[in-house]
Amino acid sequence: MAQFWKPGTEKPEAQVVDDEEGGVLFIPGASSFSSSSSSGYGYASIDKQRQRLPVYKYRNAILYLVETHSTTIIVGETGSGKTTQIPQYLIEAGWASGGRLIACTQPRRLAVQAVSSRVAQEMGVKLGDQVGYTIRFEDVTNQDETVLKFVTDGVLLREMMNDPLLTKYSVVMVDEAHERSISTDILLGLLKKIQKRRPELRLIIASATIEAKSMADFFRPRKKRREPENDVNGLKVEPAILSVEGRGFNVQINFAEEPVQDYVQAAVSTVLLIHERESTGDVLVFLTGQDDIDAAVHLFNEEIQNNRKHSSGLVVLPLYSGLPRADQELVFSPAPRGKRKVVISTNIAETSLTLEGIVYVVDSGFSKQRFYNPISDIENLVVAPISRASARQRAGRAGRVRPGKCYRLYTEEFFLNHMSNEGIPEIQRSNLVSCVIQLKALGIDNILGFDWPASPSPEAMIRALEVLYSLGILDDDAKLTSPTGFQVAEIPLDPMISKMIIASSQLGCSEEIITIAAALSVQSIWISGRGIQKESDEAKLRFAAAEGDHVTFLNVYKGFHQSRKSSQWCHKNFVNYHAMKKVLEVREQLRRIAQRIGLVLKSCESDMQVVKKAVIAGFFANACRLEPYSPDGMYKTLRGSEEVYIHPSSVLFRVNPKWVIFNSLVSTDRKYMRNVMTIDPSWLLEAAPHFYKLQQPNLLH
Ligand SMILES: Nc1ncnc2c1ncn2[C@@H]1O[C@H](COP(=O)(O)OP(=O)(O)OP(=O)(O)O)[C@@H](O)[C@H]1O
Repeated sequence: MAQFWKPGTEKPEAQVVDDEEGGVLFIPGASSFSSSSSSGYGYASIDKQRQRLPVYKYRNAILYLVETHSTTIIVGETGSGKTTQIPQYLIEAGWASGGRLIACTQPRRLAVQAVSSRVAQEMGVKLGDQVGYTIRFEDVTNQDETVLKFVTDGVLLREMMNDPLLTKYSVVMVDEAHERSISTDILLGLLKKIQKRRPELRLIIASATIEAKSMADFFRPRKKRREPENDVNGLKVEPAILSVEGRGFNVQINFAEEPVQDYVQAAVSTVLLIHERESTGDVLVFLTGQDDIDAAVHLFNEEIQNNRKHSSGLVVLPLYSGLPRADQELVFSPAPRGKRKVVISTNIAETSLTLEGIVYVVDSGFSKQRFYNPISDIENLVVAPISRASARQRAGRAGRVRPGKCYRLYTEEFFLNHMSNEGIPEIQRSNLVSCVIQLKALGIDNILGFDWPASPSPEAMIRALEVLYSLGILDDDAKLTSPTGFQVAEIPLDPMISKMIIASSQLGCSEEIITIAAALSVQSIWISGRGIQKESDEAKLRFAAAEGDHVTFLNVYKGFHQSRKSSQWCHKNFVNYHAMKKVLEVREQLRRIAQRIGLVLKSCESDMQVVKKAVIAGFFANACRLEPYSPDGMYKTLRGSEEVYIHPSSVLFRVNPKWVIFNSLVSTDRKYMRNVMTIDPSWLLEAAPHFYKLQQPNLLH
């Protein structure tokens, strides 16, 4: 590997920010990214393992700060023990006594499940009793017993709909705050609001890489004139910052010597080299999405078939959010004896996860990120370089239970000069319809005046208000409509999908639309990849519907059911079995929610007109028209006149009907529409008269 890899030269980075204004406890300590702890590794009792973690030395300091400050910001290297230890210290110090609860939020569902089960194990309790978790569609807590709850940020926001001041909680720890997901930012803004009414609520903001000073600025109350001091009942409202020095084990960083042309191929080759030359230990590979991961799995399978010498002993497992639970959990089980596990993941495994056997990390340096343009009202999913903060999180998945190595498929020069320090907060690069509806449901009417950690653009806000108004979710006073607006807020999905489901109840096709909504929740139901494109395209034709991808999903779902959910059937038809199992899971959950909010569950049998009308009821804003005489099938969006093309994965690729709507766009060399359906343009006026008539009166002619 020496000819390809160059060890990193990254210098120690100072982590802690002093505060000139005073009032902030500053515990010095800078640590190099690859600094190693002196602790050895091997099997130790859980108590010993806990005491070896860097955060243990700070136990008393943390408890003192939480006792005396409303908000404590804790910065500590990956693996230092923030997530698993701090909540336990809080319980030990009595923060969960007297019927009070502690919440710890995570941006990702998988992390919530994994860390809660680790903490339950460390505490020697059953998951779901004293320690539990809640994620969308799943609650593993016990009303009488649970004192520590791990939740996604989104779930805590939903809890606020019923308990706006979070009165049950004594402490809320917002973990991995550096990720700055939309939900984290909304949560931070709301927690700051709650603290004004409930100063006794303690907040802990934790991360490995957070800009502690700017976070402290956000939580620092603005001083009023003639107010001698900000403290409330002896509690300091000035945020405290604490830096936890040290990390678990050494992670040696290696950079590519030359830029790589094809990161999927390079990732596979690197894993094979690790397998050939490095000692035992599992490998975690970071790619961008299901398509890349499928392609890498395919390359590994080819390798295993053609070149057994290099690949024998490898067990390759994909990991992405569209996988069913049981398949995701496989990555936590140890590799069979004598085998090396290779987990190929999206950034779902980037933060908070400890996969015990992982010794090597291979980082492509890219992830799929949303970018929204409020002028054209287009949100693209773009493969873009990750930030340095993300790169460190990825490397931090090694070195958790023993020393590790990280292979970055990019040069050190690229890391230092072309990657941003932190990513742009999601709120500043996303379509805000979901965010607006969440705030409205929480009774925040003045959204433009909301105190954000990073303000979204006013244009994006206005666009979101416009779309929600045209969907009939907001009324003339920008309040949620009844019942539609309130029902949409109850469904934890993109409001356009939720609106489609509500419309289907009125149109008598909710069974079909719920299947479509579930299929849209996975990245792709098809198996694709290098070398199998022709076969997979031919297989798709067996199900292809003239109406487009949505009705095609229904055909596949029917076939899958008739096959009695057979994996062989999926294999034969190039349908992704994991994705279909996930569709079944989500479908059941959506049916339950639909029933709870009073929707009628009904099938329209073979009447696809109503199915199309329901889809349009949600997605009318994404309508496009084929450009006359366009040789390469260029469409223009009705709003914004953006140039877009049908994605090659669509059954309408090369069919190019005159009028279509789509669910999402992805950008590569061009902007491609994914999940495309033919429409009759007059239905647009029917579904959203004010939206189209007022904006472009001659549009449909
Ligand atoms: N499931 C597990 N199995 C074995 N060890 C674990 C497990 N979970 C955590 N640990 C140990 O506890 C350490 C601390 O994990 P924790 O998640 O609390 O760290 P952290 O500071 O929150 O890091 P990060 O920000 O990367 O999530 C890990 O490095 C590992 O040594």
